[in-house]
Amino acid sequence: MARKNAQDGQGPSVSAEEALEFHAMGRPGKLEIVPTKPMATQRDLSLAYSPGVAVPVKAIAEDPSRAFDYTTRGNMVAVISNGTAILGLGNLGALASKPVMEGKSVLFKRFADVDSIDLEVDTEDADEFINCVKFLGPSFGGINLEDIKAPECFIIEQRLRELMDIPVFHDDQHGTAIIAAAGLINALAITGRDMKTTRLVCNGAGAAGIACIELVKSMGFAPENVTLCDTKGVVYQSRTEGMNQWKSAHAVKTEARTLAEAMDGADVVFGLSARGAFTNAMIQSMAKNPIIFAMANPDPEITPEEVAEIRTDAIMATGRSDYPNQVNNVLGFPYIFRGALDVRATTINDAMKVAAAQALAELARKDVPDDVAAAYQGNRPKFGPQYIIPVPFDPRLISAIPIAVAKAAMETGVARKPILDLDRYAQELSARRDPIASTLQRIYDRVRRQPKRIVFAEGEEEQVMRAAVAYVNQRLGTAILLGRDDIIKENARHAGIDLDKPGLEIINARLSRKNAIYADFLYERMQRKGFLFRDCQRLINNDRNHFAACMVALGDADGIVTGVTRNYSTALDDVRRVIDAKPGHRVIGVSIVLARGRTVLVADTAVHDMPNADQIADIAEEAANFARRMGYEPRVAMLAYSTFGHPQGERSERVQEAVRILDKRRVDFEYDGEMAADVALNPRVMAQYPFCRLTGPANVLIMPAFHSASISTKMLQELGGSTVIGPLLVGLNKPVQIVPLNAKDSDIVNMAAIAAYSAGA
Ligand SMILES: NC(=O)C1=CN([C@@H]2O[C@H](COP(=O)(O)OP(=O)(O)OC[C@H]3O[C@@H](n4cnc5c(N)ncnc54)[C@H](OP(=O)(O)O)[C@@H]3O)[C@@H](O)[C@H]2O)C=CC1
Ligand SMILES: CC(=O)C(=O)O
Ligand SMILES: [Mg+2]
Repeated sequence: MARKNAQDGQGPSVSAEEALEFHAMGRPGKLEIVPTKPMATQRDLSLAYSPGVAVPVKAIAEDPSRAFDYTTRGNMVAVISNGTAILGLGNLGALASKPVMEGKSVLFKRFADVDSIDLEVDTEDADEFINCVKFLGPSFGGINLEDIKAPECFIIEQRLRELMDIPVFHDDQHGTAIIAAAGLINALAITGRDMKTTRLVCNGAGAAGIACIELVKSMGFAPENVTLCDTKGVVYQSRTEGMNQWKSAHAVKTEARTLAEAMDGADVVFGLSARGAFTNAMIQSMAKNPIIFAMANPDPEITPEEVAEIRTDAIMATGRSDYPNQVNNVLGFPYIFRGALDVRATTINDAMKVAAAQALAELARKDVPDDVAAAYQGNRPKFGPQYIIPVPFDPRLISAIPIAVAKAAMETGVARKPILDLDRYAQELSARRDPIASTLQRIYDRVRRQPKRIVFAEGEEEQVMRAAVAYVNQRLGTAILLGRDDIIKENARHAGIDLDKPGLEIINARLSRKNAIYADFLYERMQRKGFLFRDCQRLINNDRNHFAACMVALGDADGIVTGVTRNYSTALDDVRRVIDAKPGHRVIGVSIVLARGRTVLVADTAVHDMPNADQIADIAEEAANFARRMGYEPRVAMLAYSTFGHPQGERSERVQEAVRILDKRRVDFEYDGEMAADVALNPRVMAQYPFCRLTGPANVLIMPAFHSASISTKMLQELGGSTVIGPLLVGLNKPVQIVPLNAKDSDIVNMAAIAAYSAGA
């Protein structure tokens, strides 16, 4: 859906304040370097460093290709800029470009598991820049040049391609051209146009503009049908002002002198220039069913809303993620380098670029399967004007694009290490996907379609206010901050948080008109549990968890997030006075653990201290259901310290009994046990038990007791570098999430989104 463009150049889903806070939180910036080998003992040191390191040194000196076996080179790309054309913001210098370059590095990792480091080179002189980069070749498997302005970028890339034996790829040129070409192929098909007769205008004759028109001409556009414009207007033959050899190569014979004149009657317009460059009149003057790619970042040449006001027949794309049809090079560079690195390509040639464009265009035409639909905000997209290109979160990209690129590299003889088994390669590629990010993305997208009212019970806390603001800014629904009005406002002012926005409410429990109703409700539930009316009234007036839980129980809000100031079990006790388990369900805690690119759910991490066999079986059922709701097909391992009866012990017997109970219940998911954690998670160890009923490594781990659940997840988080989300409360009749004490704002907003998600349709 089209969204309103924000005044300040930020997208509507994030404020300037949030963007700064995001970059500053924790360790400043977006990257860190993590060793891949242990460095714990004298032996490790001897192997990793002197004397052991001398052995790979000599091996590489003898045969340079061994560097791919013994160093990071084969999976490492440098993102290099001098900051002369940062997005569409212009020449702001090398240092200012660093957030963008770090961002590109992170996207390499996130989308294609390519390790990447940003390098900002502080010179505008092309020779100096080339001289600096050319010596860096041995460190990297590829060089991604970024945000270097034209025309220097053409000289720089050309020279470095000649000088280096690894792929050198200026993303703003070729990445953009590839994605724009993919979108264009599909837009032409939808509007029934033939490339040979289609008239295209490209506004912006820089890195991106020139590369785009070169690619569309190589695909079949007639040169006389392609008009290039820049700040001086049309690039026509014999023009002298503001020209260079790259523009001259595309100068056309025409009477048109201005962009407005060029766009009159045009079929397609590419905007690779700057914010607001297209006027309503220009768009109005285009041909029927115009194709408008306004790709300037962060703000397009014209917004989809503006176009929608004047034309209903346009196919519209922008470079932004908050509109349909995001034509952005993020769809290309991670996957193109993935494919190139995997065959150790010496270069990224035209065949590889065209293969990537075609693979992208084809992907958008394919039916979207169930497990992918979630990446599309739950609206299963259908090939058409609102969907000409996949979204960056489409999980099929990681297998579809690198394969196409790798194949093209092999066919054109630039692959130093051809891939023999492409099916296996496809599986390896899918395994590189970071599953948790997709899970959270799916949750956020679903909530965005069905926004919910969430009570942030500890509304006076700074990180809770920030989370509430983020919740609203991300269009997840209404955020209610519980607390004293004056204190919330004072704390917000002090912390520089702007709470004045639609969708953010403050409720002071003590002054609420609902107090009497909530106190009656609580008294009704607690009168036979030793509570006087006065006690209930006090809890409603003074305790925000009780008040918040009543709001949700009585339909005044959809979910709660709490826990920042109170320990978990106390917060849970507060809430349980008001909210019961779902009929027929057991309340449990499930933690989502992301470790080394795989996701496992661990239960019960919050509620049952020492469950009996029946309770363990219930926990397994709840956790398996939860796994399905999160989009995983559960393979449940019932964990113990023993495996299938050895060694014997009372604690393992309870787990064995739980397995027998599940057998009797004839549950519809895979489970087995009792087994130790390594059997559950490591296929080689599991293979020693050929009768084990799990068809693969477990993705749901049922712990024999709370202490083992809690200890293992916390150890994974602290020592194993795993990301742990939760424990999430599962099985309550209303959505409640309790965050750990002192949780960060990002954790709180994730939990709020999960509460909203559980609130369902
Ligand atoms: N969606 C995406 O994936 C991508 C989008 N882009 C966007 O494309 C734009 C250009 O980037 P890039 O090519 O790297 O930058 P360059 O600096 O290399 O080129 C900029 C070009 O735009 C022209 N230009 C600037 N402002 C205007 C204007 N108001 N009207 C007409 N022409 C104008 C300049 O004209 P002149 O030559 O006269 O100075 C120049 O030709 C940026 O906004 C960037 O964000 C870039 C890469 C990827
Ligand atoms: C997306 C991108 O690379 C740019 O706007 O420069
Ligand atoms: Mg760029």
